[in-house]
Amino acid sequence: MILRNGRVIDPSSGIDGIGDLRIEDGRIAEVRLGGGIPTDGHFERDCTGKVICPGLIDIHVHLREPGQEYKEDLASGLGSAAAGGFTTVACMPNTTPVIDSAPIVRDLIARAKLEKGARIQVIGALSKGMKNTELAEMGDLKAAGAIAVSDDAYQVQDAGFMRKAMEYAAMLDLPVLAHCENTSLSDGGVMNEGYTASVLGLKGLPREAYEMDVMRNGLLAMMTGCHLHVLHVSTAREVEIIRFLKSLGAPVTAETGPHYWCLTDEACKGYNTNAKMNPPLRTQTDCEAMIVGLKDGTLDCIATDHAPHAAYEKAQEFPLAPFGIHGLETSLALGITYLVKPNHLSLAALIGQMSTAPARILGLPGGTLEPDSVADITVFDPDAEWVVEPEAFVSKGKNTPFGGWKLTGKPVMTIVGGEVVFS
Ligand SMILES: NC(=O)N[C@@H](CC(=O)O)C(=O)O
Repeated sequence: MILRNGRVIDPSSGIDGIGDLRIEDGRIAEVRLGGGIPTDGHFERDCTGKVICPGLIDIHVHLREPGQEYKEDLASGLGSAAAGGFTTVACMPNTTPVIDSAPIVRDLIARAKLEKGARIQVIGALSKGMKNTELAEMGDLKAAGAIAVSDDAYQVQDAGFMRKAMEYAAMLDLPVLAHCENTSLSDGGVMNEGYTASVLGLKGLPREAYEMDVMRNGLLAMMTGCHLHVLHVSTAREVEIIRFLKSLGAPVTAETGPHYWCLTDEACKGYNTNAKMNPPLRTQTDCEAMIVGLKDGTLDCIATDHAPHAAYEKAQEFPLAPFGIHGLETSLALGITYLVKPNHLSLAALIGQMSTAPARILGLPGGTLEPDSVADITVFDPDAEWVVEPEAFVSKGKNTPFGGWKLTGKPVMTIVGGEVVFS
């Protein structure tokens, strides 16, 4: 297939220009700026006015299989990813049962191949049952295809246990994706601790509970040599701490998600449970710090923490509703609308943090248009204006705070291994 006359942007090689891209046998055969690749009987797709870039990669999603299929399943989750322009997503292990053994990893990988959508990468659990008392068999998990391990949602509280887990993961060259939260301090809060929480009469989640564990886990990463990836950074001081840890040479990478630069805790007013997630929305100062962190590279990539929940679960009163929001089908547009259009990031930088960087962080294929690379490609319209309609999401998870928002930027075609999985 030939993608014709699009704006080819490849952060891995610095390419940014109008041209053609030819796909052969599932791989990228040629990129020719200025165009002119002969048709030679290929299928052609006119990409005039569109951007052609390496397939987007989201290294932090919850696909809810096994055991929580009422929230999302492989078909809806991988389809949602493709509709959002993603060609690979890495799924978290906080499922039922937890993804803590090789058979579950193998089953997910095998069944994902049967779905028309993004590729799956599986993140295993740090501990059996995510109970943080007994290490999971990380060697088996890796042999079965797991590409990292995580404590997301059941964060490790004991520094000694986290040290052991990191030593073991480091031995196996598995990154540890950590949800940094000291729960003795966050202590069952339901939104950011601050003025709005007081007005709403809701128990707060103090920022310090997260910041102290970023520091703890960063020090453990230096101690053990384990690659620590800090999940869902939400506060300005977390960015400062990560900047400090990096200055000490700590093997640390970090991500933030669109809600942390687009929304503050005021979105919780009216007890809006679609604005409830963990870590919680913070303040305008924190939003600005996320943008600075992305601009200067302290924050290495963008990840959505796509956390679908059933409507009836979110219909409960605020303290009882589960944490988490939909992320996959709004992420690219929220980046274009609130990072690129206001000139915080170039389009190439945004694509870098949504594709090239995530691939690099977890050592995944993709994130590049270099010839002979896998033909995982996203084509999007950078100027398309649309209104977010949650009911139109491919995902089962309609739990978004962005319903009704007018955004710019929309995926038009997602290609995985040379096959069009969304158009
Ligand atoms: N991030 C979220 O707000 N929710 C996540 C996991 C979690 O609760 O940390 C989920 O799995 O729903």
